[in-house]
Amino acid sequence: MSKSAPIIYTKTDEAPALATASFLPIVQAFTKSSGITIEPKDISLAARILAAFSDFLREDQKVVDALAELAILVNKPEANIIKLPNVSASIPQLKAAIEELQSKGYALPNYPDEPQNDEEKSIKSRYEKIKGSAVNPVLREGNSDRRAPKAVKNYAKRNPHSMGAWSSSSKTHVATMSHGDFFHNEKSVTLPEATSIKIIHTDNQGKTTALKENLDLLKGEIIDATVMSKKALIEFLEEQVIDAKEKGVLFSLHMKATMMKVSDPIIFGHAVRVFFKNVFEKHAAVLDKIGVDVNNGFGNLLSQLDELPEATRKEIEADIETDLKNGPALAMVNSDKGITNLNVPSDVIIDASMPAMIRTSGQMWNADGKQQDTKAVIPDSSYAGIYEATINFCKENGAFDPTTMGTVPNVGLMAQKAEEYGSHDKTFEIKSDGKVQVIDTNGNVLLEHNVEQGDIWRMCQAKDAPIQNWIKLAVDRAKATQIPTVFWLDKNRAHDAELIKKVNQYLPNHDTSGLEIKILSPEEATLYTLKRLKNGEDTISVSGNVLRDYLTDLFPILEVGTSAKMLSIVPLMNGGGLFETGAGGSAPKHVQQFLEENHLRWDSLGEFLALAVSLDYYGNVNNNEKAKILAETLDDATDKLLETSKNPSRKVGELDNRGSQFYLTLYWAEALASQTKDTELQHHFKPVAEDLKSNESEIINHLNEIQGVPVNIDGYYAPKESLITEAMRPDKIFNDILSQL
Ligand SMILES: NC(=O)C1=CN([C@@H]2O[C@H](COP(=O)(O)OP(=O)(O)OC[C@H]3O[C@@H](n4cnc5c(N)ncnc54)[C@H](OP(=O)(O)O)[C@@H]3O)[C@@H](O)[C@H]2O)C=CC1
Ligand SMILES: O=C(O)CCC(=O)C(=O)O
Ligand SMILES: [Mg+2]
Repeated sequence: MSKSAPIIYTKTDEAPALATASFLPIVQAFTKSSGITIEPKDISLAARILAAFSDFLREDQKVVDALAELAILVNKPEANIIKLPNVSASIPQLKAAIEELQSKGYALPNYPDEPQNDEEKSIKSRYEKIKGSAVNPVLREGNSDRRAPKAVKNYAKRNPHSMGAWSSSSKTHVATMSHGDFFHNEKSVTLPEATSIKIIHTDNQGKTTALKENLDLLKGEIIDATVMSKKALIEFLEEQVIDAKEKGVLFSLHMKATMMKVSDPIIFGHAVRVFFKNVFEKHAAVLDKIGVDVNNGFGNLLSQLDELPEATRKEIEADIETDLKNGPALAMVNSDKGITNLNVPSDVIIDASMPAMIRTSGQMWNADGKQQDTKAVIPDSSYAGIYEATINFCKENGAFDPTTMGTVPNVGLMAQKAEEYGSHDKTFEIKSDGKVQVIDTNGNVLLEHNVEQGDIWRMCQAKDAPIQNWIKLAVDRAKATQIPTVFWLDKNRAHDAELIKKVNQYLPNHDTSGLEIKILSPEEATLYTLKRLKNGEDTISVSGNVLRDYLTDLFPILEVGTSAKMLSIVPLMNGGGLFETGAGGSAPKHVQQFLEENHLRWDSLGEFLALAVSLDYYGNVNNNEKAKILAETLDDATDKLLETSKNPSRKVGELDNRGSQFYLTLYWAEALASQTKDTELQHHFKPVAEDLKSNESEIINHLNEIQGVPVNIDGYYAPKESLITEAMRPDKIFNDILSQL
């Protein structure tokens, strides 16, 4: 047998990284005898920082740039990558990670907020590449197929998660802009030929500045550009603050400052300044002098107050209190610690935060730690309507019932940095009034906007090949499932209108006979889908990149309680496979609980599901029958894990991630020992299955008994490996059994 390419298993951050410390050795033990190599690649935030600043480090501290290696691999047919969620760092997180690494002896430069010279500028630009969502867009060289496997749906039907009741008198609502935002200002064209463009700003005196040059575009590519008016945004935010106060609801802001790392922090900053208007008006000079930048959240102001003379600090603190008292109540992230929705832009991320609110009766937490109706401020109106429609639906019909509701799989356009999620290098905060134009090599103006100082202008791209691939994937899924399939596209929106032309052009290339395929605007699609969902009927959503992200948290969270239980496949355009584990994030709250009481409530179901598809894919590509059997038996083990409710509990002293992984291991070994297709595997796993079974209660008792005390892993972003291993693999009997393999 010639040596096959390995399966790559990413090491990431926070809860998934902890879970990996326990699960990866299990996977390596189980696959070894079948000639499969599972190769870890560290793409954690800490590793990415170290890789980017190698030249600052001692020889023995240098690490390889694993993300750069994977960026090459994803374009090769042999790619087989299991991708766990990673931190998309906001600036406060990035700074915390740098500080932790510095304290561990890495001579990294500080993050220069306001670079003073060329060297600092270069350091900042190196950090910018690590900031925000810097991993997923690089690896996602394919479109996205996310769905809840049948076993997961069935489990939720038998064991429904809690669903907060909805009242028709709920005051919760979405507030979004009616003019001047990205949605209303969008313009779009499809390129008839390949070209190269530049983006030029011209001020009112006629002075031109190139914002971007030499951007090559392909034939058939859709480009769009739009602008968020600063004036309109501030006016809107001011109205919402007043309205929230009048209605007696919490004020909450829902953005994607991690993924939309250029535009959304700017919008976040405006919201903070509007909310704390008096503080910023009265103390503008002082706050400016100490370099307060609330694009990184209100927490940035709080953390810098210490630099001020006591009298000034006290005065500002008093004014903050006044603004808080006079304004509407703010939604809280952690009311015990006084952390508000406006403190850190990465604490409330729209894809997870809106569904969590909808699942909780449309309420968020107030300063007293009590639930309260909420105004959800989502400034840009491109997608806010889907949440508004969902909230209205819940007010009319009550909460969804997980025991009877249907399911909504998603096929998402994602490849090659499609749409808004690839727009960061073409997003600009406008320096002066004038116009911005997109101009091709022949001097044709393709798109143009009048702009004012402070506006946010951006351009997005969606290439033809990924779009064709996305349409094919949608038809494939519709055929495989025979479920009605809806393209969520708005003919009244410039970009979507171009995309609809392509859907109409390329759909006839496929045999769609007998399939129900529609195109509906996001609001119409929401209503159509929700009605069916309530009736227990399934509907495939086919969406652009942002809605892919939003819908694959919204529906899973309502249907199965968390998007961690999703199967999340990215068939890569050049032939390989990227298997994401779940559709959610890295669950910082889980780490907090783990450190406090040695209980990790992270559910590794997403990892189990992804590994099974990865092994099956490996088996097919490499003609490795053993890999296919490992995949089948792993799926059987996962089904049994669900049937026997061996997922982690949320409570200390009960089964946690480690115990749940023990059961997966036991069931997997038993399934391998009882299959008869491959006797070698059968004999190999029989003694292991027996040993695991006979030691089950001892191992589980031990894993439960050690809980209830704090754990030290020496760090957050770069914890000490040996301490993580000790914490995540604490049971000697279990470890010894695995080492027999
Ligand atoms: N694919 C990726 O790489 C993604 C990365 N992220 C990153 O993750 C971080 C956190 O993002 P956030 O928006 O808070 O979203 P998360 O998905 O991490 O968390 C939201 C909540 O979902 C629940 N949850 C998520 N995963 C699991 C799991 N495996 N088992 C059990 N419960 C789970 C938890 O609920 P509870 O606390 O009630 O248990 C958690 O608090 C950010 O840095 C973000 O950028 C976010 C999305 C995707
Ligand atoms: O990459 C990120 O920052 C988040 C990704 C995400 O939320 C998703 O793909 O669902
Ligand atoms: Mg998401």
